[in-house]
Amino acid sequence: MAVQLSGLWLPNSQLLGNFLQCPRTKPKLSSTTLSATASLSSPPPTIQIVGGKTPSWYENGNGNPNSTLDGSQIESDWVDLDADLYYWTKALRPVQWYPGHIAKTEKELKEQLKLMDVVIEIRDARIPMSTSHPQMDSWLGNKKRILVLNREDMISTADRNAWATYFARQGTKVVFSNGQLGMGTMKLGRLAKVLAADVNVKRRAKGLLSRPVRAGIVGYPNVGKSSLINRLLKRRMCPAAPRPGVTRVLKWVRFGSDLELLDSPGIIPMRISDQTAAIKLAICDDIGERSYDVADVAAILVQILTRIPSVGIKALQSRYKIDVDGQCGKIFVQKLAIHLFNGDIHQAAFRILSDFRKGKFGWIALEQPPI
Ligand SMILES: Nc1nc2c(ncn2[C@@H]2O[C@H](COP(=O)(O)OP(=O)(O)OP(=O)(O)O)[C@@H](O)[C@H]2O)c(=O)[nH]1
Repeated sequence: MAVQLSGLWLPNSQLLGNFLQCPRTKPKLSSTTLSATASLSSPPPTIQIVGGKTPSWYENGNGNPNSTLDGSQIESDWVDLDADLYYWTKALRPVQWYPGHIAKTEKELKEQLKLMDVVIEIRDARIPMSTSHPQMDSWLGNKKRILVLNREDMISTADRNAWATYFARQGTKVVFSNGQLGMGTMKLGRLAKVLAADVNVKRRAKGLLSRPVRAGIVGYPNVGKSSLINRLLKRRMCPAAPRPGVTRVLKWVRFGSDLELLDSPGIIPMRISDQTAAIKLAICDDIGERSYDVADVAAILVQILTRIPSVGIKALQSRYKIDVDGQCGKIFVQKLAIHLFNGDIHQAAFRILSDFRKGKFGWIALEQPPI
């Protein structure tokens, strides 16, 4: 099956809506429009994309990564993908999730902030931007802060290096960690104590006794906050499970004689204005499942994966033994449903999401540092 890919800008939301719905008939293509034509009943169609820029990783024509890509080209391909993602998500029902316990947490966290000597903000290393709370800066003000990119095992070394360089350039302290195995936790504990050391210097100068340094652990749901604390403590002190919204109450726990950690429920904005971020949260399981349509999210994930150099169309085809007819994620999910799940689209969609989350397509970040 021939797949021809080129310019990836989708300037018209109407056409983009059609793109997600995978029209049976081929819409007219303008010089800057991408469209997919595919149907379950008709022979495998060929995507015709006219004009625009060919993503560099498709330049060898078969969807395989091109090992000689230069950095700036990859960066600009990511920009194109982000732009497409913006239009794909525009066609969908907005994803919003703000259960009662998050509203309560937000209020309590603001009160507890006064007690914190240092704040440890945990983000998901696969989506460091989308797991950055838009109000965090204003809440924290000048408070000492450590940024942690957890789930470091779920991204490639190249992704890790790219983010490390990006944050280093910004002068932001960043620790990479693995909440499942404990990598990075000791460093985190040490860093928190060093950063907040002046607290006890000041206390002693006033004739007061030293006290444990207090570090508040904050971040989006399911990014690994409780797991990191449990790993540091080497005990299961905080509830941790593979779904968002497990921690429901704020809880201070003691680590040795000189550090106290606050585990907190995941927080997320009341209104997620950036819907591309919301879809990435859904893909990475960092937002409640009831807030999104699993089939829509899986369809978008397929479209993303076909565009990621280390995955591409071939990886999807060989994993599920079905053809990727162009880039239409929705049709792919439908085909998988027929092929493996008796037509059950929800199960098929869930399988794709779950395979991604388990690293079956390799460990890949869904975000690259801004240029
Ligand atoms: N692969 C991998 N999994 C991790 C890592 N850290 C945590 N997990 C897993 O992610 C899931 C969620 O971890 P939690 O510690 O419950 O996340 P949380 O941020 O406390 O979640 P909330 O309760 O929603 O706030 C668990 O199944 C962990 O085992 C990591 O670094 N790598």
